Amino acid sequence: MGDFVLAIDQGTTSTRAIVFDGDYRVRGMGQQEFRQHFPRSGWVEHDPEDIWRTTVETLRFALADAALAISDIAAIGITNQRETTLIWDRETGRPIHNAIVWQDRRTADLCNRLKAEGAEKTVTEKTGLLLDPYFSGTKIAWILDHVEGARARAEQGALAFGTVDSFLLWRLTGGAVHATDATNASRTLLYNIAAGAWDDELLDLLRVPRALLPDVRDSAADFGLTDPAVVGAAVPIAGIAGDQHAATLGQACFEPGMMKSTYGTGCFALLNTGAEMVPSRNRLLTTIAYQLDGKPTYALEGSIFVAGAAIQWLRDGLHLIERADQSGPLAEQADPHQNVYLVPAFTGLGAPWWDADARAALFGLTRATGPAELVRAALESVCYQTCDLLDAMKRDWTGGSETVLRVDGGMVASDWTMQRLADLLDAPVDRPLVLETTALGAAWLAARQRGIWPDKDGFARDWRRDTRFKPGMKADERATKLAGWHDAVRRTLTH
Ligand SMILES: Nc1ncnc2c1ncn2[C@@H]1O[C@H](COP(=O)(O)OP(=O)(O)O)[C@@H](O)[C@H]1O
Ligand SMILES: O=P(O)(O)OC[C@H](O)CO
Repeated sequence: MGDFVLAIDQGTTSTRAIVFDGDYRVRGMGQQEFRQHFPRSGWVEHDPEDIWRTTVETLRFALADAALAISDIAAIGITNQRETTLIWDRETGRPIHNAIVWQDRRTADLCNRLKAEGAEKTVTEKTGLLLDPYFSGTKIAWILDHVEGARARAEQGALAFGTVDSFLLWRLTGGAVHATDATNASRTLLYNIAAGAWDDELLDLLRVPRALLPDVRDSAADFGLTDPAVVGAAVPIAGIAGDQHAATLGQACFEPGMMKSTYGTGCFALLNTGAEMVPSRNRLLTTIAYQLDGKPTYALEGSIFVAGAAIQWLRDGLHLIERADQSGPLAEQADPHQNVYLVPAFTGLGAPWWDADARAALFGLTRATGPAELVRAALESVCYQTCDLLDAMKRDWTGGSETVLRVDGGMVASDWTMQRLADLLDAPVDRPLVLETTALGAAWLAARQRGIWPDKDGFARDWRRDTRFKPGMKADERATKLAGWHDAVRRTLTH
């Protein structure tokens, strides 16, 4: 075995596998998009076999790209789209329903009913989350209630629940291991993040039988060996974390006060709050950033559903651009005297507003408004939403320290957007050299567990910045722009 580490990054729209060498360099990569299923308005599903097929294929592509064999891989780390829910038959390994994706809103009524019964306080105190369809718990209940015979079979122990990490682990180990890590467990609505255990009161509330649940381990742990019949060799799987948590690790945000924000389809900002579990008074989430050596490190999280998706809308919906990378140069040409705002509530608004019924709106249009102003409004909407998250974080967490935001994800390729982000935040924005931070975080967990890569301090020292975007906007201009944004949001909210 060499000291190469393989990370599987199973995301919402594509699956990636990346081979890293001992210097954290990407030596090979495979990526495949897969089909999104929208059976009804507000429903989003994935075929579990697509998730599995693209995982195995991208793993092979990454090895071929690196000119390596599976036996050269010392450890595997898994990172995944979070909350997406699968239930499968323990005997056959076959899922009993399509995966219900995190974006799916079908359990909104159940969440509203539970809220009306006053359940949200207990749920938030124990899980750090909100009663929103985003999380796994109500999706599990939905499958058990809608697939014939599922509830009885779940109670008999014949079925297994897992987020995507668990499902992949089960398949990669040939059905030998049913486990997850604390970060993924912390997104289910069933896991008590203070006690570090599945919670009977929550299981009763959501009517989920305990026999369904995986074993919860540290993020860096022994998760078993791959089945040679599946991937060609027995390789240790030694790290698992939800993708936003893995990005926090890949960005080496180990100290309280450090934060990262990932700009893909959506945007997810995590602020490390250390051993302290900080409850949010501003509708952020409290979550487990990562768990090492039996000790959870907590984070405050702000989740925004639309970031890069707004750029996709400019491209595919409005045809204002042909490629995402044309957006920054076009925004640069926008008329500075026009105050056009886009509130991108295409699927409602996430943190800190949590308004599922709000829909997107444009404000400030005049006859002079053209593509450049609309594109600028879309890019700026991502920055404004980040400002709202960071503002909520500052009010929730008084741990002090100067704000520096480490950024990653597809959108950070846009220099214009990153500069505007620094200007509107009035804080430096750091873009790292290795942009594959999510995969790097998963690889680090596995490599640390196997003693191949350095522990936290050494890894943090090795983190390299590519560019620092320094704030340069005048205070009164920033205040005026932010006031215009908040006015636009107020006019968009439904409650
Ligand atoms: N140069 C760019 N400027 C603005 N947006 C970009 C640019 N490059 C990519 N994007 C956006 O980034 C997103 C892709 O990021 P990625 O991290 O691959 O997303 P995900 O993992 O959620 O699929 C797309 O929504 C795309 O519109
Ligand atoms: O797969 P991504 O990158 O869109 O991330 C999805 C998040 O984990 C959902 O909570």
